[in-house]
Amino acid sequence: MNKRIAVLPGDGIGPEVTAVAVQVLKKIGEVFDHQFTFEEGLVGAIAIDETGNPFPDETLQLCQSADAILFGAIGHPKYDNDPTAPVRPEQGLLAMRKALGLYANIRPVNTFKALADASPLKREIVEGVDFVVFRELTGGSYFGKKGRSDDRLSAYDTCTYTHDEIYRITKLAFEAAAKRRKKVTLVDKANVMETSRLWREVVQKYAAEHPEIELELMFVDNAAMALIQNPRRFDVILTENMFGDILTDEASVITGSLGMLPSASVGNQVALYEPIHGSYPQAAGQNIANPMAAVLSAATLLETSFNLMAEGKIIRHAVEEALNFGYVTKDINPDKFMSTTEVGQKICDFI
Ligand SMILES: NC(=O)C1=CN([C@@H]2O[C@H](COP(=O)(O)OP(=O)(O)OC[C@H]3O[C@@H](n4cnc5c(N)ncnc54)[C@H](O)[C@@H]3O)[C@@H](O)[C@H]2O)C=CC1
Ligand SMILES: CC(C)CC(=O)C(=O)O
Ligand SMILES: [Mg+2]
Repeated sequence: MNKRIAVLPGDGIGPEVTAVAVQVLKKIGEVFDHQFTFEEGLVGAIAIDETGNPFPDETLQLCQSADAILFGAIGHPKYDNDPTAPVRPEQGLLAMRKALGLYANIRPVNTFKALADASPLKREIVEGVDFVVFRELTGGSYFGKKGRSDDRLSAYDTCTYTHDEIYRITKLAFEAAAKRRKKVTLVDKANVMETSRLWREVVQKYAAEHPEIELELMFVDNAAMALIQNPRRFDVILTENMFGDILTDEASVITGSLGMLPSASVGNQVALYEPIHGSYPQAAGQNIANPMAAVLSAATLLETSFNLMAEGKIIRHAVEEALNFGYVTKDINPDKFMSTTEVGQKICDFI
């Protein structure tokens, strides 16, 4: 198979974890005789440094012409610590999601057997957890009108959703539930927010037409608690952009580390695969970041964009073997750990 993969390493640990994911994809290419070509593009703080634009046109063109996109992470403390900076790395990420129409971010949360004791939660809570979050990715308060008053002493972020934005991700979530345990939990704040009430209307109507899927409605504050108290109760969680962002970082605690959670950002055209974590600037350049979320994102890329199911499965198996043998980074085992590149090499050896 011949495929072109756009690689956007980004900032902080992005380049380190993405390099491991590319190494793994190259290994798969060798073993299965696929011709994967990799072309790098700029996004985030590094793109601002080099071009003044956090999502340059060349990167957009590269993404649009690729068969799939592998993304690392963006973000830099020089912007995090300066709320007045007019151009920010995160604007590049949001612009990329919008321009590529990536309206659904799919974040699976599963526990690996070898990591049942890596979570601060009790083993009996985390064992057997298997749910997936469908996070809306191009609407809500991250994309609504925002600004400041003339005296700059008040600020606003508008949360807007349309029927169609809700409907298209609802359809994806219900289709996924049909292949799983047939339950969708809509997480919202419909007791307070008008946008959430629109979500309930659209999703309840859809559910009425799909009675084979059980629909559960849950307020986000309750969901934040239930995720930690009894995560096995969830199958498919459907939610808006910001709630999905926050709840999935929380959910990563179930698996043992934020460095374990991959994701797929999909829409109508090219799809993008990304770990759910950020650029973890404290670890940048130290070769200590967990590359597994990026590697599992690469596995999802092969399965979802190229229908290479066996290849994806082999990567997942290799990650599991690395975990079983204790070939892990510091976030998983602070007493006995390997570097990012060593873990990457072990995964390739298992492949
Ligand atoms: N998709 C993206 O590109 C995202 C970018 N960001 C940006 O990243 C920067 C840092 O944000 P934070 O809030 O600190 O979030 P973060 O996700 O970068 O890191 C939070 C904590 O999670 C752990 N962690 C994250 N990734 C890890 C990995 N691969 N291996 C081991 N441990 C890992 C570390 O303990 C870290 O302190 C900011 O500039 C933020 O805007 C944040 C989230 C997503
Ligand atoms: C940095 C944000 C714009 C996004 C984020 O936290 C995420 O997508 O997980
Ligand atoms: Mg996030």
